[in-house]
Amino acid sequence: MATMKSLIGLINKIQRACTVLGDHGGEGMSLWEALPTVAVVGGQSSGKSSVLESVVGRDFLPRGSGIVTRRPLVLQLHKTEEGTTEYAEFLHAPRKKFTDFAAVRKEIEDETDRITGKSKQISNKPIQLSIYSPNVVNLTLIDLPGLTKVAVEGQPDSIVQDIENMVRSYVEKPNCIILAISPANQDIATSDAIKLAREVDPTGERTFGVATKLDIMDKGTDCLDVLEGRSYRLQHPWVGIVNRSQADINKRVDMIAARRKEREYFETSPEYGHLASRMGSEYLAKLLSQHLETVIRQKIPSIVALINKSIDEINAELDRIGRPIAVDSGAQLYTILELCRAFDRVFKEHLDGGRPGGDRIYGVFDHQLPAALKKLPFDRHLSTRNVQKVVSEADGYQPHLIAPEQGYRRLIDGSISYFKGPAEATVDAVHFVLKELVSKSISETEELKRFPTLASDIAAAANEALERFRDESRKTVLRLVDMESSYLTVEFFRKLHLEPEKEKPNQRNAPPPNADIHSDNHFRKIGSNVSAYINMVCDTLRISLPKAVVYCQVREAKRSLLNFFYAQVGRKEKEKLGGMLDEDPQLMERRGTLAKRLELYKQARDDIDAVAWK
Ligand SMILES: Nc1nc2c(ncn2[C@@H]2O[C@H](COP(=O)(O)OP(=O)(O)OP(=O)(O)O)[C@@H](O)[C@H]2O)c(=O)[nH]1
Repeated sequence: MATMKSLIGLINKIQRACTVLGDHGGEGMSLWEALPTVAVVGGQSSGKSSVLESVVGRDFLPRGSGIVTRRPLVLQLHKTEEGTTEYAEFLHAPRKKFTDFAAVRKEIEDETDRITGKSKQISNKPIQLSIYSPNVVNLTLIDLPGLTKVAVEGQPDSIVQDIENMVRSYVEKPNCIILAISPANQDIATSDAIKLAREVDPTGERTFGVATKLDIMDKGTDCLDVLEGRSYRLQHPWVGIVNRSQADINKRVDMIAARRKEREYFETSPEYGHLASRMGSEYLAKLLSQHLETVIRQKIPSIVALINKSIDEINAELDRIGRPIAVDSGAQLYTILELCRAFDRVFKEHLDGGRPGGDRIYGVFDHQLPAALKKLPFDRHLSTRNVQKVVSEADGYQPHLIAPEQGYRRLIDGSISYFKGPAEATVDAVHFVLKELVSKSISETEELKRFPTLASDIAAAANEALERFRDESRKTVLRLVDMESSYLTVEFFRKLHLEPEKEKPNQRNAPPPNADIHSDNHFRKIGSNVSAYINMVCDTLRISLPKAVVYCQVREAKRSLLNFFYAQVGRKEKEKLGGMLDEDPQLMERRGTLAKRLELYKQARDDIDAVAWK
C-alpha cells in the first residue's frame, strides 16, 4: 500500500508541474483541478495566516493591515528526517533555497507585487512555495485572500466581489477540501467561511471547521457547542486553535514555543481539557494530512482517467499540427521533397480539372484571344487611302504595272505585325493564370502550412520557372507571327487571280468623293485581297498561338515547374536544409507546450502507477 508521504508527495509533484505549465485551474477540467487540495478560507483577520504558520511551525507569512494575501499561495509541506535543516523553495526561483524564513516572507511579498504591482489588486496566479521540514506533515494547503467586507484605500470597489469570486473558484471544485477558519470571539453565525462553505459544500463532507482565538473569547463564554458538534455541525469535528496573539507576534514568540503554549492551554483548560487530544494546530495538521491522503486515494482512478484522456487529446492535436521534424539532413531532404511533391500534386489538379483554374486558361484562348484579334485596326490599315499611300510609296518613281508586289508585301507585313500584340497578351494572360494557380496551390497544400519558409521558397522557385517559360513562350509566339511575314502563302494569291470579281464596294472600301474610280477600284481591290489574306493568317494564328502557349508554358509547368528547385535543394549544405523547414513560431511554440504537457501527463501517470498500486 502506498505510504501517505508518497501519495501526497506525488500530488505535490504533479501540482508543481501543472503550475510550471500554467495549469492552475479555471480553464475547464484541468489536471490541476483534478488534484485534491486543502483551501484555507476565512474572513479578514480570522487567523488564517496564524493557523498556517502554526501548521508549518514557522513565521513566514506577510502580515499587515488591509489585504495582505493578494495571490493564492500554494503551500506544499514535505516532512523530512528529524534533525535535517528546514528550508523553503519557490517554484518561480527553483534553484534558490531559503533557510531564513523572514526572507521567505519578503519573497512572497515581492512575488505578489511582481504580478499585481504595488496596487492592492489581487491575482489568481498562484505562488508555489514548498517547505521541507521535520516539523511538518505532508500536506498541501492553499492560502487565499481573506474574505473582506470593506475596500480600503487603494482598492477598487469590486475587490470584495473579486476576492469572493477567486475564493469561490477554488472551494467550488469537488476535489477541494475546505479549511474554514472562524474566530471564536465572534458569532460563528457571522463567519464568512462557514457561509461560503455551506453554499458550496452543503453536506459538509469536505469542510473542516476551525475555531481560532478561543483564548480571547469573552469571559464566561466558550465554544463547546461548536467543538462538541451541537451547533454548526459538520461531518468532520471542529478543531479549536489558539494561535499567537498580536502581542506574542510582536514579542517574536517562536512557533514551536507557540505550539507548546497552545498544547498547555488545552491540557489545562477547564472547558476544553477533555477535548485536548483533538485540539490544536498539530492535531489539525495530522487530521488534514490523513484526510487528504484518503481523498487522494479515492480520486486516483478519476485522476488517471483524466490523465489518459488528456494524453489522447494531446496526441491527436500533435498529429494534427504535425510532429517535430527529424534533425538529420537525410530526413530533412526527404521531408522537403515530399512537401514539394504534395504542392505539385495540388498544382496539377488545378490544371487538369480536379480543382478550378485550368478552365481559365481555355478562357484566354476561347474568348480573350479572338476578341483581341477582332479588335485589330485592319480597317484603318487597309482603308483605300492607306492602301494607296503604301502602294505608291512602295512603287517609288515607277508606278507598278500590274500587281504592286512591294505594296502588297508592305501592306501584309504591316498587317501581320498587329498580331504581335494579341500574341504577347495571350502569353501574359496565361502566365498570370499560372502564377495565381501556384499561389492557390501553395495555400491549399495542407502539409505546407507549418513550413512558411519552405512555402515561400517553393513559390519563388515556381514563379521563377514560370517567368522562364513565359520568356520562351513569348519568343515562340512572336516567331510564329514573324514566320507569317517571312514567307507568304503563294497558293492564296494564285487562287485569287482565278476567282471572278466578288468584291462590291461597301462602307469600308467606299471611295472618297470625286476620286478617280479606276485607281480607287484598283486600291480597294488590293485592300480587299490583303484583308482576305490577313483573315487567313488570323485563322491560322488563332489555332497555332494557343498550341505554342500550351507547349511552352502549361506543359512545361506541369512537367518541370520545380526541377530547378530540386537541383537547388540538392546542392544546399546540410545545415541549410533545416532552415528551409523553419516553422511558424506560434506553431512551434504550441507544439513545444503540448510536448511539455504530454511529458507531464505521462510522467504523472507513471508516478501514479509506481506509487498508487503498491
Ligand atoms: N489571541 C489570539 N490572537 C489571534 C489568534 N489567531 C489570530 N490572532 C491574531 O489575530 C490577528 C489576525 O491574525 P492573522 O493570522 O493575520 O489573520 P488572517 O486571517 O491571516 O488575516 P489576513 O490574512 O490579513 O486577512 C493577528 O494579530 C493575530 O495575532 C488566536 O488564536 N488567539
